[in-house]
Amino acid sequence: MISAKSIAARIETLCREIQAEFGGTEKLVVVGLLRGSFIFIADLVRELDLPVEVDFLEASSYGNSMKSSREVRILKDLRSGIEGRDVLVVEDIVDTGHTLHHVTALLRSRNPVRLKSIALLDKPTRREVDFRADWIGFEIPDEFVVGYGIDYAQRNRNLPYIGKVRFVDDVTAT
Ligand SMILES: O=P(O)(O)OC[C@H]1O[C@H](OP(=O)(O)OP(=O)(O)O)[C@H](O)[C@@H]1O
Ligand code: HPA
Repeated sequence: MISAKSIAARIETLCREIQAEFGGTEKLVVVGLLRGSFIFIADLVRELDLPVEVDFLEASSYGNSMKSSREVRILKDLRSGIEGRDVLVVEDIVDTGHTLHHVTALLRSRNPVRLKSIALLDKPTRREVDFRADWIGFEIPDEFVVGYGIDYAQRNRNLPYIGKVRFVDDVTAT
């Protein structure tokens, strides 16, 4: 669905926009939501010409299913406090919106100065709660996707591109 080359080009553009927003900040805390964002955050921070601190928070709501449980579980919290800091939350995909809605509300309650979010992919037609990331890489249709960090039942995270799942039983992606 989206090639590795298109992703890299889009990340360059997004980073210029993020730099314009956060230029001058002393040290931006870039928070990756595990596990799906691990490849996106790695490419993003290497392209960002800003002083950054990298931290991770693990949230899960899908388990091994294709359906959101709508219950976001925090499996691992941040190491550092974010009070008084500028924070960028990095997510792989916004689907129903439950995960980022829940996580950004939690982080906002810790009183950061600025809290922004970026998602590589957005499926706006699937939204169940009102949430929009500040930056989005690509809007995609209602297809279950894998690759570039995103899994189905813990498979296919290591594909260098975004593919859609063709068969549920035989998890292959195009
Ligand atoms: O907008 P939503 O409907 O909440 O869906 C988006 C979330 O679902 C996936 O996480 P998952 O729970 O599968 O965990 P993972 O990141 O470890 O794969 C994905 O990585 C997002 O975090
Ligand atoms: O399309 C998807 N693929 C994998 N995980 C997901 N979590 C929400 N949407 C998706």
